[in-house]
Amino acid sequence: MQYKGSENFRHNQPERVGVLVTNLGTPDAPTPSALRRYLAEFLSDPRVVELPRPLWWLILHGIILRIRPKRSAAAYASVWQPEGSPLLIHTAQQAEGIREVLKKKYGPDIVVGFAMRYGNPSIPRVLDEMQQQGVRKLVVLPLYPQYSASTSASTFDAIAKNFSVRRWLPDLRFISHYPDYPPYIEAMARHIESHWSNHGRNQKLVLSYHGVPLKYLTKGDPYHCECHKTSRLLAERLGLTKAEYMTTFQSRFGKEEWLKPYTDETLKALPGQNVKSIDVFCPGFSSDCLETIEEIDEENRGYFMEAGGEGFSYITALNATPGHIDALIQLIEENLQGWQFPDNQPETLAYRQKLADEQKDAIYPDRKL
Ligand SMILES: C=CC1=C(C)c2cc3[nH]c(cc4nc(cc5[nH]c(cc1n2)c(C)c5CCC(=O)O)C(CCC(=O)O)=C4C)c(C)c3C=C
Ligand SMILES: [Fe+2]
Ligand SMILES: [Fe+2]
Repeated sequence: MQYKGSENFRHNQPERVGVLVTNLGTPDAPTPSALRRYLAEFLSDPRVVELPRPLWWLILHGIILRIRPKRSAAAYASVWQPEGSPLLIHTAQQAEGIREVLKKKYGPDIVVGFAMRYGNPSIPRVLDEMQQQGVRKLVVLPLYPQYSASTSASTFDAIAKNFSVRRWLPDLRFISHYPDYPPYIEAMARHIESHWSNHGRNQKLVLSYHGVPLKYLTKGDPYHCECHKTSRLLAERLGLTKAEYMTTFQSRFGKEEWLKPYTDETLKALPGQNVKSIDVFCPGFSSDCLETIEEIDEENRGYFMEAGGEGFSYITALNATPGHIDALIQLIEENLQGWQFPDNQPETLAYRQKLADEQKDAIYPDRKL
């Protein structure tokens, strides 16, 4: 087994602290061929679909990848921006916002990057770039506030897979969730309040989260609990009564039962229960993406209005708003605690190299130091 080392390592290279922000990923283009590539990678992940591999391989390659790419490409085309997929645009802006603040505070000794679990920029590519930049201490922040094996653990798998073939591992801190982190709750509350003061407030606030199969909950995944906790804390902070908000789950895939209540069925039923106007917010989505723009603000808006709804207001995700960046910075800085920033003063680097040069011939005549 060949483990990858740092090429051309020198002792006078600066050592850095890295912050890697990740999200799910998105296709490279809104076309069937790009969708086939993206969905094949995403849906082959055993953390996402927990069916026996041979059976799932047949279903995925025999049915899903023949039908879904065309349908999903059309949906993506409806949300695509001149600069690309909304998820990619917002994630890049979030990383830029975080970089700007951290660079001002810590200077060139901190490196901030972003990567996608599926598609590009890929986690292995960005981790390799960070290693080349001398990152020896790394904080990974997957932008999933609620833990789920299908998202948070899958991201950890990708990091671990890259590390499993590396010789020199950095110190690692992995932020696996933050469903009740006060600055996150506060950022959402202020965002919603600002929406209400600009657009008015509807009868009920629907908090819609991406679903997962029900069996993940019964097997011990804390996702369902964490979504309800986020909703409860957010509602408490907004001063809402139980009748004024509800938690639902969207984006079902396949025929098995997923977490309930389903967002689409709920929205079809609400007008009949005398709830004629709603605000919808998606606390689990750090960025607007296909699932919020197309599925909530287009498809589900349609269901609600067709069923007799009179007012529907989609409250955008936190995206790269200053309040969100602020909350994420606090989360990152708490995870930097206790780490000494390396001393990269030119005279220190030169001294380190001088010591190495003096020792090299005495100890390992052939080794490049
Ligand atoms: C097949 C099972 C899926 C599980 C389990 C799942 C969990 C899950 N997903 C997100 C966040 C996002 N999912 C997005 C798109 C998306 N999700 C699935 C399937 C599962 N997700 C598919 C097939 C797709 C692709 C779109 C489609 O063909 O319908 C996105 C949007 C990506 C984008 O490019 O905009 C996000 C974000 C979470 C948080 C989650 C579990 C908690
Ligand atoms: Fe998903
Ligand atoms: Fe969807």
